[in-house]
Amino acid sequence: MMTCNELAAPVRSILTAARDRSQPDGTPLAVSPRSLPQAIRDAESDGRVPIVAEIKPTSPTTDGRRTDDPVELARAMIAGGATALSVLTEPDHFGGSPEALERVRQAVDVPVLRKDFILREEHLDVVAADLVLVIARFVDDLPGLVTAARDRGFQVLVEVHTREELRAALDAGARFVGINNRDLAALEVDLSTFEHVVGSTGDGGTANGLAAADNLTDRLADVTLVAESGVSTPDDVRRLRGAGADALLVGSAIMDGDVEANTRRLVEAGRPEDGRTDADPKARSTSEQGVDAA
Ligand SMILES: O=P(O)(O)OC[C@@H](O)[C@@H](O)c1c[nH]c2ccccc12
Repeated sequence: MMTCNELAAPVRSILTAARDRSQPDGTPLAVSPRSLPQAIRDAESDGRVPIVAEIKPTSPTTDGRRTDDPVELARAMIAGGATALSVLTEPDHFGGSPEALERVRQAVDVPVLRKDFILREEHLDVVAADLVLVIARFVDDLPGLVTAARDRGFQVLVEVHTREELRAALDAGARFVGINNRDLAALEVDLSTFEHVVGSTGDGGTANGLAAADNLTDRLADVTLVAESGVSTPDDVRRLRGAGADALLVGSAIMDGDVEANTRRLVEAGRPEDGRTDADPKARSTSEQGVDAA
């Protein structure tokens, strides 16, 4: 885990607030999750790039705040072809709420990710969701928290930013890994983070020397990989799909302007009408589909 003074000031403030937020002292939740891998396969089978669209009213790196009803935003994202949704539940820095997630999850039938700063087991019991985010860098006992979340029925998306954190996530048994292109120390985005962390050169998923040496890339074979942050154009989508992303999590570029049109533009980035197709429709997803069909 990083020490606090290596983090950007807003992130330190978010973590302090998360530690102090009052938690329910009721019984652990039991959730029946909607499957993200199934939703991804459904999207791919009808030619949609799997996009996880994020309802993020504001953030430390965003100007202004969107005050629309989250359910209206969710419906627009679904109309634009989103495969799954992510809903911020952090109130103080992102304008989110557990109630917003609850209402959105009732209104749609795709998987919904709870985006928050979950540090301890009791933080899991605030609201039911299909997936829950756990940020490797902030958690002391990652295997313990991943197990606690999975025991409640959640699919657990473990967020990482480095290969070291990726190793910790895999060692903790993560089946869903989010690679955050945003550095929480500087709050800067660099899309090559994804390529570096998964050991892809970005030209079709070739393992580099480092990856071959530590065997990490092989361990990703049955992990669902989500590229997070900084995706704004169809070219970004194609680049990250080519590097092996099963899905892309997009917030700002969808929330800024016409949500439905913004979503559709990214969802359709793999279409031949664009004059191109995905650089590498992953060997892995093809074989997964083959297994499922068999
Ligand atoms: O708005 P962007 O750049 O598309 O990023 C979305 C998402 O990845 C980002 O909101 C995020 C990634 N990890 C987080 C952890 C907590 C809160 C928010 C986040």
